[in-house]
Amino acid sequence: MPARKAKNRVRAVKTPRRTSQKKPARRRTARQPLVGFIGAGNMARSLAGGLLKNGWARNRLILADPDSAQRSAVEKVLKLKTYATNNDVAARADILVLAVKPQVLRAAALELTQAVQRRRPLVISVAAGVRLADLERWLGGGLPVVRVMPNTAALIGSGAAGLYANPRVAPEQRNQAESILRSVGVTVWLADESLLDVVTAVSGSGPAYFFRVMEALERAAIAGGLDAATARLLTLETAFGAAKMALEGGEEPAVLRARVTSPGGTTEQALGVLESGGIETLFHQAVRAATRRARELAEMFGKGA
Ligand SMILES: NC(=O)C1=CN([C@@H]2O[C@H](COP(=O)(O)OP(=O)(O)OC[C@H]3O[C@@H](n4cnc5c(N)ncnc54)[C@H](OP(=O)(O)O)[C@@H]3O)[C@@H](O)[C@H]2O)C=CC1
Ligand SMILES: O=C(O)[C@@H]1CCC=N1
Repeated sequence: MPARKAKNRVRAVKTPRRTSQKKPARRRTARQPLVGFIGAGNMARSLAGGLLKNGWARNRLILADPDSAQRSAVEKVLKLKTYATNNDVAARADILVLAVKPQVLRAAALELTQAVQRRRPLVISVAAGVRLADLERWLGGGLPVVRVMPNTAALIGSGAAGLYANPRVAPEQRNQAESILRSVGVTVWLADESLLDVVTAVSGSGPAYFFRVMEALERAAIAGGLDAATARLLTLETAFGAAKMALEGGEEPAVLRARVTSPGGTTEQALGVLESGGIETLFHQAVRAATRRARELAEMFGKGA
């Protein structure tokens, strides 16, 4: 298994070093770029919350959302500054994260065109499906844009994100985008933009698949006679233990599975049921369906000048 990328502390924008003959050169902490989120929903909150937990300065994160309930939740829970107007964030942000649903991305981007053409931030879109070419066009062209597919586990620093940049993204900006995402989980740069749709289907939506398995196992445990609290504890700790073993032990999941499966034992019976229920085919179909949906979203919401 490839080694996990070591987590980096967030890298701030480098400021030019000044020297003075009178004063000895003092080490300065470079100011973190101001990261502004357009949309303050699930994904923006997971990323902003994860960044905060990883040492990002509270005054270097701002969010915009027209929904006052979302803004209040962010202000109350994360204690971050929010704005009702997207342009108030776009006028200030060094890095602008577009975290609205694909359905509203075009309208939101068109509204930001003047502000981003004036300020020229690094733009990061986390929207499923919507292509770089469409986004660039809506924003007025010529901007550095990175498409990222993160997941909500960013909130606890265990996210997994795929990234793809347009050619206008300078190496330093690539590092900035990667540093932000890496401070809340692992990152993978993709060779082809279309692979982001597969990443969306695997790790973007993926937490939901594992939660669904947990729900099913927990209910089966209760049906078998365990009380709800015990069923939950055993289910969650088992999921956690299995993921930790697979990540840290350096052995293939199939090898780890074989070690649990005593010949003629209990696991063999359970796995037999899952196999005859078509677990492998089901996951292939699920990932294909989600990938297809990402492509449909691009078709449906990526059109228009
Ligand atoms: N949730 C996830 O696990 C992941 C989501 N993503 C992507 O992240 C993006 C956001 O998803 P998610 O956070 O789940 O969605 P949410 O609906 O939770 O958040 C989107 C937020 O944007 C607000 N909003 C709507 N219109 C605008 C606008 N014009 N300007 C600013 N804000 C607006 C919404 O308000 P209101 O509720 O009033 O509409 C809502 O608060 C999507 O594109 C999705 O594909 C990517 C990876 C994982
Ligand atoms: O379900 C969705 O469309 C978004 C993208 C990946 C996870 N949530």
